[in-house]
Amino acid sequence: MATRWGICSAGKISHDFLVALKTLPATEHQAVAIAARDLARAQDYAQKHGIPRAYGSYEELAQDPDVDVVYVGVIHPEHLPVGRLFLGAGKPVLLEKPLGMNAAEVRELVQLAQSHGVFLMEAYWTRFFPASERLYSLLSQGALGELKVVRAEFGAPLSGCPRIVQKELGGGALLDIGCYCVQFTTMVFGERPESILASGFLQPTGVDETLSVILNYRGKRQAVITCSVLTELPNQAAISGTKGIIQLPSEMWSPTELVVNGQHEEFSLPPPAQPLNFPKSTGLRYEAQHVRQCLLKGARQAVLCSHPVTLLPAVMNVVLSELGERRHVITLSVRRLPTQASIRWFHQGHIQ
Ligand SMILES: NC(=O)C1=CN([C@@H]2O[C@H](COP(=O)(O)OP(=O)(O)OC[C@H]3O[C@@H](n4cnc5c(N)ncnc54)[C@H](OP(=O)(O)O)[C@@H]3O)[C@@H](O)[C@H]2O)C=CC1
Ligand SMILES: O=C(O)[C@H](O)[C@H](O)[C@H](O)CO
Repeated sequence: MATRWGICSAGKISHDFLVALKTLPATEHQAVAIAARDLARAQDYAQKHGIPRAYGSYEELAQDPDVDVVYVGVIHPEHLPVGRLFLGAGKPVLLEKPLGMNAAEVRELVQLAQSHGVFLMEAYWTRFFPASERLYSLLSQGALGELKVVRAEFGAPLSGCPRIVQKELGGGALLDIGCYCVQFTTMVFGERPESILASGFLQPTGVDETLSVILNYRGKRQAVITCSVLTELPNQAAISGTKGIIQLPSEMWSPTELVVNGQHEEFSLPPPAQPLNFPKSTGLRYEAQHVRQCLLKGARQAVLCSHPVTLLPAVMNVVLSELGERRHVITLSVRRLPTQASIRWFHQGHIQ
């Protein structure tokens, strides 16, 4: 039986998600309803994507008994209220990144999902690309020996986009794109850093524009992250270990190639049937497949799957709050970071 998707919002990423769903067998994935704040826009998307039902409010979607799972593609500050709405209605949710604006919001959503026994997953799509699967499989086999240094960067000229620069719309480099770098690092080291150094610059609107973060881990291991919404960066990532190096030579948040100790490996994406808003968005299919697998297994604990639980938002909170106040290099206390146990949980990834 097909997984019946409800789509919340008629925004840019919702369009791309719908295009990605169409690269999967219709016997497995169907978009059956879409809601937007404005009915006409929901109807327009329904018509473009062949979706049978359109709603002019998210509440109506939450009450649709024929929706198995809701994909939420609203702007960051709406993740908490919209997540509350669907989880409260008992709907499984795939919620766009970042799960919340801060650690408290993330905790609330996780607790709500757990108390209702409902599936919740952050749409950290990177984790489900075949290249990522290969990468984590190599790491877990010890292909690089002891992992020592991680580098990751994501920069793009996005300062013309209101939701990226306006504070009330959830703007800022770290929340929108730096989160991919923090996620990547967390995946590789899988434990709490011992210290964090951050330095960066703010936009006149008060959100972070360009910043670099150094995360120091026990055993003299280090991650270096750079993100910018001002300018393009090489957008690469690399993991160096005692026995070698794996590079993600481009677009590290949607990896389709790896260089494993000098050997190139390519992973192709299916072509889109309609134009996309963002490059490589047919890669959203992999997270959709993963959600279906979780739901078929009745894996309510999949709330933990690819879920930062507390580490990611805690790291980001610390960096953002310090940058906001001082705008210069600081050494941060890790007292506010989560426990080792919760990080291990996250690192195990996938279905628990
Ligand atoms: N995985 C990925 O590759 C990507 C993920 N994203 C994530 O998706 C989310 C949405 O990004 P994107 O699609 O680019 O954003 P858009 O600017 O296209 O907005 C998305 C939707 O947010 C809804 N919304 C709710 N409240 C407001 C409000 N007050 N002002 C404006 N919009 C509002 C609107 O829904 P409605 O249609 O109902 O009016 C709008 O269509 C972000 O959280 C982002 O992190 C974004 C791009 C790529
Ligand atoms: O998740 C992402 O990839 C980002 O949200 C977008 O790609 C970026 O904000 C472009 O507008």
